[in-house]
Formats: sequence, structure tokens, C-alpha cells
Amino acid sequence: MTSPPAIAIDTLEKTYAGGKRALDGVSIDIPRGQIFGLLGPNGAGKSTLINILAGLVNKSGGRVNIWGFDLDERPRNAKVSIGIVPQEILFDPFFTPAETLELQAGLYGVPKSRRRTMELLRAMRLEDKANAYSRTLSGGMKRRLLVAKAMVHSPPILVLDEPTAGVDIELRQQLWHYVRSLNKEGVTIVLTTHYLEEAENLCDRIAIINHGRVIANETTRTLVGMAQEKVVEVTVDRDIVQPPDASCFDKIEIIADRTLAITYRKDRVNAGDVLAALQKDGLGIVDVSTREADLEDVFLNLTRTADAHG
Ligand SMILES: Nc1ncnc2c1ncn2[C@@H]1O[C@H](COP(=O)(O)OP(=O)(O)OP(=O)(O)O)[C@@H](O)[C@H]1O
Repeated sequence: MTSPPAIAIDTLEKTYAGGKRALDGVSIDIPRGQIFGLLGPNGAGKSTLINILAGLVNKSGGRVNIWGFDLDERPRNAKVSIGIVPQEILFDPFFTPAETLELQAGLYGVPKSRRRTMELLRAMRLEDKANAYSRTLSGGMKRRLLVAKAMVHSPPILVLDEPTAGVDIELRQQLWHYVRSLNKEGVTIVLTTHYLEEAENLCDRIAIINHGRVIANETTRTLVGMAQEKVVEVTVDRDIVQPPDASCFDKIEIIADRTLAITYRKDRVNAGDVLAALQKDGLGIVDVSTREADLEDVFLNLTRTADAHG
């Protein structure tokens, strides 16, 4: 028997007071033990979804079950099963990181003997700042403290809303590393991100939300494999004035005097066909490189298609 999902979201709806329909029947099962990515353009409804999980926004319809607890029937159990790292950085500036974590543990009723303040600060490389005022921390340190704060009650699920927005590359790498290590320890991770590269790197599975609806929910590998376009860059033995034309090309661009970028659909032709077409045109081939389509191509395709269909 497969284990029940970490989070089961069933026909979730949210209409805000002003009439904005932010979620329009979202159903997603988030499997246990995975790193699950929620992607979508600005305003797609990702934060609304996360805020409902966090108990900060009331849903208008549908059901949510977190770690086996129905959000309506067992809200407290549902709440302690999840740790949320919010998008906004908000702390009381007069508390130190250690105090912040102790206070949060107190709010969750974690007994003193089971508190992990120093362990979490160490994991987030904040041990030297344990007793500094929060207001003296850098942006990156504050973000790490938010992650530690979300983990004080050792929830089985950690949700990160845009964890690396506006964060430098080094900190991004550190956060990724920590997220991966938590996941290895068995914590189910849900994250929203604008960075497709981040989702592609980290996530086992990705759901794409657009205008409050799920338009894809696949393993990352399947999703990336859905990209049918491929690009081959070819350097030829003479300057190109007029790009050659062939039925197997979707698009051809001159990107340097002697280099062409040719887009083709890998379900219809292969790189060999493309090269043969160039040679037929009398061009000698000096160098070739191909680029796999990535998640960005798929994402743009799916959101465009969904937009075109209303
Ligand atoms: N409190 C609110 N009252 C009214 N409308 C809201 C409220 N919060 C969000 N919305 C609207 O609901 C829609 C979904 O917003 P949401 O913040 O969930 O999207 P998002 O996918 O998280 O976007 P972003 O990536 O920009 O944070 C948007 O049109 C937004 O303007």
C-alpha cells in the first residue's frame, strides 16, 4: 500500500472579499518524503495556497488534509504538522535569535527538554549570532533564522514560500543544501519559487499553477521531458549572409558570423537531419553543440497554452 500523502488538497477554492478568485478548484496530493515545487507566474495563487495551509487565510471551499489531519476538523494537529517559512521577513528586532527560537518553541508547547535552539542555530550557521539582536542580522541571516523558526517543533513538513527570492548565490546554495539535508532526514518539503532552475535542481515533483488552477503536476523529469524543442548551434566554414531554409527547422538565427542557432522539434527530426540539411546547402560543418530544452521552455509553453484557452 502506498503511504497517504503528506498534504492532500481537494478542490480548494478561495475568493477574496473584493471578489478576486485566487484559487479555482485546486487539487494536489503532495507525496511524503519528497521535495515538491509549486510554480506559477506572479499572482497565480501560490501564496494564497500556502497561507491557507498555514492557517493564515480561510479557504472558501474544498478540503485540505495535512499529515492525516483535516484542516477544518483537526486544525491544531494540522498546524503542528507543518512549519512555514514565510516570504516576508518579520521579527521582533529586540529579541536575539536564541530568544526568538525559544519563544516560538514556547508557542508550540515544546517542553524545555525537547527544545533544539542551539542545534537549529548551528544548522543554520547562526551559532555566533545566538545572542545578538535580530535587527543586527544581515538579510541572509534573517532568512536562515526564519527557517530555524519554522523547524522548532520538528514538523514532518516544511513549507518555504519563495525561500531564495532576492538572496545571493552563496546563501541560495546554503539554503538548498539545508533543504536537501532536511529532506534526507525524512522531512517533506514544499516550496514555491520563481526560479525555474531552483525547482529543476531541487524538486522531485512540480505542480504549475496559473490563474488559480493546476495546469501541470508531474515529476520534474517528466515535465522537463515534455519540452519538445531543442536547439543546435552549428559553426560552419564560411560567413553566412542569408540563413539557409529547410522544412526540418522550426527557427534559424545567425548568432555570429559563422554560427547558426537552429531550433527543431525532437519528436519530428533529429540533429542529424538538421546537419544534413545544412550540408545539402553546401555548408561545411566545423563545430556543433546542442542545448536541451529546460523547465523554462516547458513552463512558458504550458502557461501560454493555458492562457490561450482562457
Ligand atoms: N488579501 C487579498 N485580498 C484580495 N486579493 C488578494 C489578496 N491576496 C492576494 N490577492 C490576489 O489573489 C491573486 C493570487 O495572489 P497570490 O499572492 O496568492 O499569488 P502568488 O502566486 O503567490 O503570486 P506572487 O508570486 O506574486 O506572490 C492575485 O490576483 C492577488 O492580487
